[in-house]
Amino acid sequence: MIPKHPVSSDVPSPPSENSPRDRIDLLSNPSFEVDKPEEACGVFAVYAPGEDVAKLTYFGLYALQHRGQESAGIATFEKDGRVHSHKDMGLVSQVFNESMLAKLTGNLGIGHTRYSTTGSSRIVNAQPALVETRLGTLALAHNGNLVNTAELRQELLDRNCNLVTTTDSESIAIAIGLEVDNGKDWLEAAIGAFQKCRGAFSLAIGTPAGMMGVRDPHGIRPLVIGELEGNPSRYVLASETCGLDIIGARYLRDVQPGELVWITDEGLASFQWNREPSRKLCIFEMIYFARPDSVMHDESLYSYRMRLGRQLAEESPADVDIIIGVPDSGIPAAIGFSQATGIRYAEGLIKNRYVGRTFIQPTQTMRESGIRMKLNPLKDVLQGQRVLMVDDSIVRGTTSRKIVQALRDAGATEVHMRISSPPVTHPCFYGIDTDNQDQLIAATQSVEQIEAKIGVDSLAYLSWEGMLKATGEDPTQFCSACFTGDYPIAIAEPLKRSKLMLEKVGKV
Ligand SMILES: O=P(O)(O)OC[C@H]1O[C@H](OP(=O)(O)OP(=O)(O)O)[C@H](O)[C@@H]1O
Ligand SMILES: NC(=O)CC[C@H](N)C(=O)O
Repeated sequence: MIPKHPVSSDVPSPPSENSPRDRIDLLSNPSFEVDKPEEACGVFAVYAPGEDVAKLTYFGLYALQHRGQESAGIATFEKDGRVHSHKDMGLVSQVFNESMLAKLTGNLGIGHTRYSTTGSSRIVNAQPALVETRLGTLALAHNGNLVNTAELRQELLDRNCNLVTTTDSESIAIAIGLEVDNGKDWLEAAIGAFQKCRGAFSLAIGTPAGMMGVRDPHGIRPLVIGELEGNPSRYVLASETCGLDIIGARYLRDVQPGELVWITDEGLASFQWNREPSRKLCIFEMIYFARPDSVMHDESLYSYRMRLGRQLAEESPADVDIIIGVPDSGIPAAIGFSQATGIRYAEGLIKNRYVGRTFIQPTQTMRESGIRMKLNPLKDVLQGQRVLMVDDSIVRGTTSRKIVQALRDAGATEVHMRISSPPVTHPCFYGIDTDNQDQLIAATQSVEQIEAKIGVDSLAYLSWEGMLKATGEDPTQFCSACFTGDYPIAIAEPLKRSKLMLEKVGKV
């Protein structure tokens, strides 16, 4: 067996000292002074001989920036199998520039924006993960999270594989490489490796022979296929359709749960690598993570979120003067609420577009008043008004508490809050690094207690039934573990213990 080493990139990246956070690895229980909202990684890939694949990948990642802001990377493949790659800590626009992109030549590009879930936020863990095999280099970009990383890593270590990162994603790449080195071709090797992976994985994989798009049997994280406009058989893979729009690619379809698509010069071939798929798309993708201009189930998430707001208004109206949304993701639901009630929608909070989602607040005072760096209330809109504020979710409750105080300081006479999803009571293990359960305010507090804690005159969440009605899809088609604790993929004991209050909750 050939020992696995990461490919040395021919566009060298110096180690970065300013990682957004220094997270302790796997199964640890760290506490950060970082405002780190929930995100999920972004993957993008393009197979387009004759096109500038690095630029296309760059723009695709640009559209997927909201999914991960810790590091970014691109690997490109030449026809002869040579690979160029560059990855670093930071936003896509910080990691790449024109001259850097010009060096990333080839027919095929694989890109990633990272929000770490397994493995700390350090450059060594940035993706795509690169592995050398008997058949050449493999580049893998992963959105999701394995729940059997510890076992998989141990198995690979027992087989003398050289693990150089602490991510679950590298283990998938190395497991494929191991199968290749044992004599299999790319497809057999990948399918063999996926049998060993449990958890969420939407993958874009580059090889010298072609490109793969893959989803786990539950399809927990999204992955779509597009075609370059006017250039059929030039295929694109992206976490969301907004990644296709930005480069003028046409949406073809989703990669299905348990499916592998293999894209080569011959076109696109589909393989159902798992025979018992059971669709469980993360419902929080639709409620919050994905961009509102992305399309899922044939409509924009903007329209879907407005419908959540209308349903919320039906369930929990309030006697107020104006309705405001918490930028950005609370706004469509606030507009829906306003449409359903006829109460005027107004912009009461202005967001500083240049403050990223992942944001280290440098001093205690700034942390305390941190919300002002991101959201500033409009005094003349709020003064003397009874305000109803709509947001998509409350996770820890810190954002809401600070915003409510800011609205009162700006002259609001009453502040009511409505949330366009049910209470988040359980952490995610499938690609969103939600806090431990005891940090989730709704896991330990009643609605009345939360109301008092965040200081609103009234608080109501969208009911579970209301969410399903607005979603209009079979509830069994979604993973909604963050609301119910019903995890569709069993979680290993140590992982459970790391995040769940098992004794108190007893649901899993
Ligand atoms: O209860 P908390 O733990 O404070 O977090 C919840 C807040 O975080 C998210 O917004 P985010 O800051 O990601 O902004 P966005 O809507 O622009 O994505 C979400 O929309 C809530 O406003
Ligand atoms: N948020 C994600 O999808 C993360 C992918 C992978 N588990 C990592 O930590 O790099």
